[in-house]
Amino acid sequence: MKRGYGEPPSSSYSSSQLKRKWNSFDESSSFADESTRKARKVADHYSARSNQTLEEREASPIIHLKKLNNWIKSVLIQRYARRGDAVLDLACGKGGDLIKWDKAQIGYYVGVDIAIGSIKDCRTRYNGDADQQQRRKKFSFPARLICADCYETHLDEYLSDDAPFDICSCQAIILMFKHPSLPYTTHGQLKHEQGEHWPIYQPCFDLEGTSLEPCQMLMLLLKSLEMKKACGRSHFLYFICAAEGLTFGNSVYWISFDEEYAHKKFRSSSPFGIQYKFHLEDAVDCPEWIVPFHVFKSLAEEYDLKLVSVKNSHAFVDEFLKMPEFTELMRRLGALGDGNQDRSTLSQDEWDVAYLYLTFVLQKGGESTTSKRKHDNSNKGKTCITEEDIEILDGDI
Ligand SMILES: C[S@@+](CC[C@H](N)C(=O)[O-])C[C@H]1O[C@@H](n2cnc3c(N)ncnc32)[C@H](O)[C@@H]1O
Repeated sequence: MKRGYGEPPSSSYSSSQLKRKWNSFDESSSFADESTRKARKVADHYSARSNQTLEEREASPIIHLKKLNNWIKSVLIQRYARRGDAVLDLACGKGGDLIKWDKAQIGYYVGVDIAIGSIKDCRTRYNGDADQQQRRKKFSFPARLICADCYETHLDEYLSDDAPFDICSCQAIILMFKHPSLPYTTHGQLKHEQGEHWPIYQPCFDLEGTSLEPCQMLMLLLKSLEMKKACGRSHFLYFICAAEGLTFGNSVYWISFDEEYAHKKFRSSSPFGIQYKFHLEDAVDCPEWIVPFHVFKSLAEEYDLKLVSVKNSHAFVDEFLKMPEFTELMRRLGALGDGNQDRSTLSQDEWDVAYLYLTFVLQKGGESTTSKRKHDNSNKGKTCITEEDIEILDGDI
């Protein structure tokens, strides 16, 4: 394995009206119930995660992996964000990327997350009173914070007054493929029910993000189960395994598939809803869903979003660590030590987890839209967000 060196749109809706208006599913259906239950589980998990002190953070068993992930996100943002950009941060969490966006001098920020606890922390961080130890200047861009399930809420309609956005960042694509009832072959249905958000953010739209690499995960699954044979065709993936068990991992993570997948067949005719449980020490303990990347890519293409880059984290490090500006950034973030006295670096197990992550960039029309960008971000968002300013699109979550 390779290793590197060492004012929201005027709206008078109440929360429950919003819920009725923007939530895309009929809540009486068992499908919606199940979906909501899973979403709530994820929301509860992230909401319950408290802010760590610097000392607690440094003591994390995956501190170097966290720093590496921050470096990867910073590189992506530095490469693709432009001064004045309007940014939609789907699954923004506690606003861990706010500083990165600020450095890129963006013009406007909308953060959406399902976990109300995280959105509140994001608000505190945005307002500049997040951590006592590192009190920072206020951010230079206005913002808006929304608590919603971004995969089941009509954000396209809700945010239409804010469109177009220049960049959508989503670090949670793994939570997008959870609906088992959306067969890939019924494109019309998909467009209607699942992909509808995307086109509204025209004409300038880049989407960047990271997701767990499904192929790598499947390969690991195959490896850990000592598969005898694995073969794939474009429309049908068929895996035969010899060993018992559906769990694999190392000292910092484990992934577990249910008995439902004991047959190890993942049909391309039903690529949604392939659930596994992902546990990452000091970070994640949630259900997630495989993202068959070719499906994701085809879906994106239907919306004129072309995949311009897709890299697993190892390849990403390999490519960008050579660039002096990013070498220096890595040194400062310290994922691989500081190159001098600090020789601490990623453990092999952390590096192996990094291998599971995939970074991708989609671009509208497949070309840079930088020159076409024109925005009026004035009168958008606020520069100091009160708790009442947080927009809640689903009061239940
Ligand atoms: C791995 S964290 C990423 C947080 C942030 N983007 C970052 O990089 O620091 C994943 C986030 O996705 C959020 N999330 C999960 N499911 C979601 C959904 N359906 N809609 C909106 N946010 C969701 C979680 O609450 C959590 O904050």
